[in-house]
Amino acid sequence: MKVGVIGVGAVGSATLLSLVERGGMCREVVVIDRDTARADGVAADMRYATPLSPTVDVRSGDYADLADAAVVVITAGVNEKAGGATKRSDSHGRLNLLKANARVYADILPQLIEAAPDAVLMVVTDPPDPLADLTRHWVGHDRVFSTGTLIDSLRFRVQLAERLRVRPRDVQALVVGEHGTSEVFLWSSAMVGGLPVTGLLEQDGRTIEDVRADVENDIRFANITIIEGTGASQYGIGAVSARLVEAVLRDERAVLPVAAYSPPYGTTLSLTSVLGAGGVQQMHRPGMTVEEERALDHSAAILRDAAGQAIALAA
Ligand SMILES: NC(=O)c1ccc[n+]([C@@H]2O[C@H](COP(=O)([O-])OP(=O)(O)OC[C@H]3O[C@@H](n4cnc5c(N)ncnc54)[C@H](O)[C@@H]3O)[C@@H](O)[C@H]2O)c1
Repeated sequence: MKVGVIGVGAVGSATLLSLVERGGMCREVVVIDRDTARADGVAADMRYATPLSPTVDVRSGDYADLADAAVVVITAGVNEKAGGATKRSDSHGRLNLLKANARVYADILPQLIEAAPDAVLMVVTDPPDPLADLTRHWVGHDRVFSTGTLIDSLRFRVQLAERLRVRPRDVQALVVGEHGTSEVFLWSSAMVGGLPVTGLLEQDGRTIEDVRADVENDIRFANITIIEGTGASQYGIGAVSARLVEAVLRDERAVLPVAAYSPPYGTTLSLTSVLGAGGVQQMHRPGMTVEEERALDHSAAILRDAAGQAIALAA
């Protein structure tokens, strides 16, 4: 199985490292970057680590080398730091990168669809949900999804686990909607070992309202906190991207909050999605309170508008 990674800056390199380290899921990885010297350098660096992993060939290439790729991961584009999207007070957040990155996608997509018409396409570039909508519009098929709110849901689990003094793996909690400032935290269905988080907090003499603002703020702006330290958020999303490639290649039917086009919402957003061969196979609305449903409708409206803009910008 062949996997392509387009864009090997901070996120693409971390994705490549996780793909190789996770091991065994693909036989070949081709990396492409507008900066061909960078693609050559990253591929060479990783190639020398492959004897430590299950057999995988890593090489740089051009679009023609994506022929027969099963999955192509797109991380190319401007990041939050370079694109001036690092102000916590700016409610547009990652949507500020839409204009620049819709243009990057207008460059990439015609070449990609010609080279790999049958591949599943995974969008990582920010803002991922409207760019996935743009990609779906451009390539004319539904094998397109974005990493969506899986990274935010993992962050939610880590934050809850810390406050409840349990391991994050045992927390079930979802963030849905936009991977961005309008994302919706589903506190009502957050559970630990079958027990609602609300009840566990109450046993500690706390309510959700005591922790909600801190938890949501930490997660909504986790990218900015990371960027303030390192310049780019990369390792978490690299691990997420490799895990999602694995779920597709193995037709796992894994239930994960990733984003695909939802006809009822008329846009690409994260719900409870089933990921396997061909990309997202099913999407379900998780159980929500009336307030959570309203917040999700609001997030969907923002994404519909952004997707329309992305399609117009890339035309
Ligand atoms: N979905 C998520 O959760 C998530 C998380 C972190 C970062 N991101 C986003 O991922 C993207 C990449 O971030 P980064 O930190 O790796 O940026 P980066 O600047 O380190 O790397 C971007 C790479 O894209 C390449 N590139 C740009 N235009 C190209 C084109 N037309 N064709 C081929 N390659 C091209 C550049 O040469 C560069 O190597 C950004 O949009 C960032 O905001 C998304």
